[in-house]
Amino acid sequence: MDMEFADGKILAEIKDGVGRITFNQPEKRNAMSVTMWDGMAQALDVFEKDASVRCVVLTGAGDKAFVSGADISQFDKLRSDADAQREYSKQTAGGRLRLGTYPKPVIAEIRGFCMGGGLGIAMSCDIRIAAEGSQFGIPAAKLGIAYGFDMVRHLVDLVGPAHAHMILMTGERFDAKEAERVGLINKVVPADQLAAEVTKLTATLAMNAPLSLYANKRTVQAVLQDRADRDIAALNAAMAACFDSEDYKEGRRAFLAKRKPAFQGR
Ligand SMILES: C/C=C/C(=O)SCCNC(=O)CCNC(=O)[C@H](O)C(C)(C)COP(=O)(O)OP(=O)(O)OC[C@H]1O[C@@H](n2cnc3c(N)ncnc32)[C@H](O)[C@@H]1OP(=O)(O)O
Repeated sequence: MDMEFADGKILAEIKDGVGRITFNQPEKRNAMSVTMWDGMAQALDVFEKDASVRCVVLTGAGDKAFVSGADISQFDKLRSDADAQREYSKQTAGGRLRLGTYPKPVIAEIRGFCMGGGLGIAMSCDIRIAAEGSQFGIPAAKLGIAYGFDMVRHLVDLVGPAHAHMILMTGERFDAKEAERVGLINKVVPADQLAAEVTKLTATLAMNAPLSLYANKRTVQAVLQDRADRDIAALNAAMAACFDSEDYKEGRRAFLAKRKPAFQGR
């Protein structure tokens, strides 16, 4: 099933249990405009309601960029309009938070430039796989802006403060091998193997028990949260839902019968 949002700048499709969102503004290296954030949210809404979608992949159109960052051509309008600026920050932070709390795994499939707010999106995903030759960077200090708190937090969580300082202070680009070395991405693969690598990963996730994936994702997120913000009751409920599920019975039965389990997400 193919869908379009944000005047075609967000493409979405569902295939083989995977919901795929493509940032589609290649003439601007897939820079993220305000309407594209809305479009991504709409696509995520569709995928969330569809039980056939077991995981979500985010990627960029073409081979030049995942997302080159926020659409800088919209900055003047945002700067001159305080309400628009507030709304924009709320929208982008909310969009990233949604990826982190989304009830299905979210994978960033990265080709080409992944910069600024684009890297913020990738860091908000659960797993990042990149093609060799991809370029990363946070050029905020080259533009005279500050990088948002939630994105800095992701950065520090992933690479630690020493690499975070280097990345933020220099604003320089670095390649996928360096991104892998510092822990910013999970894996770098030759460009012509990226699609196959992501397909292998999504096939594995699609076979696993959805309630387990969700409970474990939530728990990882909670570990990274401030203690005061942790919703332990919700975590316990997510864990209990696993133990009470049909899928848990199926998992046990399948193990003992030496066959693959067929999970239903309930
Ligand atoms: C809180 C978060 C804030 C942010 O995210 S701020 C934005 C952070 N990102 C950046 O600063 C990156 C800006 N872009 C670049 O540095 C370069 O581009 C790239 C390295 C990504 C690609 O370079 P190359 O392949 O040589 O392409 P090209 O000729 O520079 O770009 C092609 C067209 O794309 C437009 N474009 C690229 N990135 C953005 C962007 N982020 N916002 C708006 N437009 C962008 C350009 O201007 C140009 O346009 P035309 O063809 O009309 O000259």
